[in-house]
Amino acid sequence: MIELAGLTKRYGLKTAVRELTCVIRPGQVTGFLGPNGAGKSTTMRMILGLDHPTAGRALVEGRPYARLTEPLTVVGALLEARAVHPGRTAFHHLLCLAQSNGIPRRRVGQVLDLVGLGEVAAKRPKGFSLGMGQRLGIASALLGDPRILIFDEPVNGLDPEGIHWVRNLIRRLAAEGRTVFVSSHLMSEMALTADHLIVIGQGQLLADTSMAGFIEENARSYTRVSSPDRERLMDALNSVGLVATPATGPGADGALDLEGDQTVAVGELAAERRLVLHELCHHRASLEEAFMRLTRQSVEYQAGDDAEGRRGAANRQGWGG
Ligand SMILES: Nc1ncnc2c1ncn2[C@@H]1O[C@H](COP(=O)(O)OP(=O)(O)OP(=O)(O)O)[C@@H](O)[C@H]1O
Repeated sequence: MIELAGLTKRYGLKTAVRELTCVIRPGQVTGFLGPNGAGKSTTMRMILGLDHPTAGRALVEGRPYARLTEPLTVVGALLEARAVHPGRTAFHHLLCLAQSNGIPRRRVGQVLDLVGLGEVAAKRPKGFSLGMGQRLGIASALLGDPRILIFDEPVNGLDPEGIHWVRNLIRRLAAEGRTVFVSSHLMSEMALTADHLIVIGQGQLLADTSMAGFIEENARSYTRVSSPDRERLMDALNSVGLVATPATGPGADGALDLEGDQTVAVGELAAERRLVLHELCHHRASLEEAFMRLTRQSVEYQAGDDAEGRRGAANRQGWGG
């Protein structure tokens, strides 16, 4: 378990993390989301004792990181720019880490095989691709078989096979009962990986909720239906109190939209009234839509064109703007 209580970090006048209080629980994957500069890396660095909080505290398994005698056996971490000694081979890099944490030598070979780097164990990481470097970082995190794992952008630079592998690994680590805390800007990937979300914006907590709850609260889902006999469909929907509005945006093509999932009600009504339907589908709100909506106010760096596009999309979704 990771506990953050009133965690705050100021760099001069800039408050990077502001009174962050939350618990990251074992047995599930907790995603850590926030726009660029929101304070995710700073928070992770404070959990790992690499930065000192200005106020508040971060505890891992009930203790500050600095009080752990063999930290790699409690917390394993992959941070964005991990330093690797240029003169050491992958094997020796891991062996040095192992020896400083009372981890047996045989574990080094095990984790290299686990991450798929067994064949390049004798090579120096400076020649590694971005993806191989990420795998070596993950091997370091797993070295001490820790109860807590922290991954900052773990799929950065990985190819589709590598992304798939990391996703399965992360899910498996959580299923084993470990605490897994992972940040990523790839919303589609996060949607497939995380059970729970902690979202921050400008250093402050914006949401601490389940993945499903987050999407439900922050994005709209709707049912789209179209028929060659649009007027009769509209009348039929109105007659049973189903509110439909003309669909807008690309691909709308004379279709009607209803709030939420009404596919069963609309399908049964169409069958009963002998109405031909050309389309009937439930559009599930995506994590990306929910995230953009929630964090719109707290984006630190926003490109002009994109912001316009996003406002347009928000208007089309009836979010205002
Ligand atoms: N050493 C530092 N000195 C001054 N300001 C810093 C320092 N480290 C981070 N910051 C600032 O603190 C804020 C939070 O940065 P942080 O890197 O934690 O955000 P992040 O959410 O990880 O961003 P990204 O998604 O871009 O990696 C930013 O405004 C950043 O410029």
